[in-house]
Amino acid sequence: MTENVFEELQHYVDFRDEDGAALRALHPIAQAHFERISDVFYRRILEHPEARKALEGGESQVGHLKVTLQDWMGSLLLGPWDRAYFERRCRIGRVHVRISLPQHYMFGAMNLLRQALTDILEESLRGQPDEAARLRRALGKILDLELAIMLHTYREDLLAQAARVERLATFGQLVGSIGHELRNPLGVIETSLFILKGRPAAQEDPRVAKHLERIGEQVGVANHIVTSLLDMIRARPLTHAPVRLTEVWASALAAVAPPEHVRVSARGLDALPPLQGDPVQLLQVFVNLLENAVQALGGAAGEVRLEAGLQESGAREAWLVLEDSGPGLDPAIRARVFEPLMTTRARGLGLGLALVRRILERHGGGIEHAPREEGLGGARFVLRLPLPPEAP
Ligand code: HEM
Repeated sequence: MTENVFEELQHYVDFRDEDGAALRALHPIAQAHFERISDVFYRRILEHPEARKALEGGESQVGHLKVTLQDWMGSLLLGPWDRAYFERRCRIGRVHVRISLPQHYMFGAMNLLRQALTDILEESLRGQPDEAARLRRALGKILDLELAIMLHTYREDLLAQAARVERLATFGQLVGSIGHELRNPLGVIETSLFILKGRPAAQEDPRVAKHLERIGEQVGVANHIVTSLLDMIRARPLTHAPVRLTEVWASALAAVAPPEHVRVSARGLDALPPLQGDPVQLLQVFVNLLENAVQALGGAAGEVRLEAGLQESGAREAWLVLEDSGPGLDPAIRARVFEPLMTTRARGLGLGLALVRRILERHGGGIEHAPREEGLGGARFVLRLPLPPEAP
């Protein structure tokens, strides 16, 4: 946060030295209640079916967060409310942004803290209305400031996203022209390779044959990269045909050919009715997801599990959950995992999941990363795909 913003926010809530003094006077009164307040705070979150999804780390995470919230209340009332304080608060705000916590939860959460601390001071200063009013005013200001900082970090993130979109647009143009330019030389290499493979040297000398084979493989890899890049920037028209996902999954398994130490299972796909879609692009979805899952296991023995079923209420659609027993997604990229060029691997361009999302969305479906404590414990993706209306 720049100095300007920091000062502007302070000015906006009119936070002064006497407010600091009032907050310090509130600290000894409120401190004994911090533990109870943090219990109520996280109980409320856990009771809320949507908000609780943020607490994916389960009980141990909640235990840790309760302690951090108590520290947070301590520093809220003791200050000093200087630049370092605001920088720390910004960092906390960015933690919430990073885990994609919806901004609107912040209002309710801050209100709970406001109410709890106000109740304590009213109770303790009964009979001293002026003092209670002084502390209440200061508390109101600092909590407004906290909320403003939280919202500021969301705004920062939004601006960063807009800058990324712009970068991607430039990237798209660049990739489009480089991709097309690369197709020609790759085509020439392929033709020459075909001719060389028919020459006597390729039959007589096994080393020549081996190297020609290698060149062929690498041209294939390069072509695949160019195709993925071009797919990313231009939407290939969707074909519409009846598609059975169980067949698509079988083709994906055959294409990826997971090694023996990876146990792959699928449940519920057979029972799904056919949907209308593009079989080739849907195959790409499963190939990319399966490749990612296998790579996440990093050569270790493990499991990849796919489950599917029909949505019980609401829109007529199929859901699919694909999870693996790998280490799970790096928290630092969790929120951006579907963005192009987002990868933690040394190899690969980070287009796989971006393409998956693009294809599913063009089918009217979607995908989200929704890890859970139970299950295999690694990455877990939930996919949705609409189904055609039931025949009358
Ligand atoms: C006024 C509101 C809130 C305050 C003051 C607050 C405070 C904090 C603090 C101090 C941290 C630790 C940051 C760090 O690691 O440095 C944190 C992290 C976290 N908060 Fe909040 N929080 C608030 C609202 C919420 C809400 C509403 C939720 C969930 C619905 C939530 C979920 C989390 C989670 C999951 C983390 C840990 C993220 C991670 O490390 O991966 N917070 N919060």
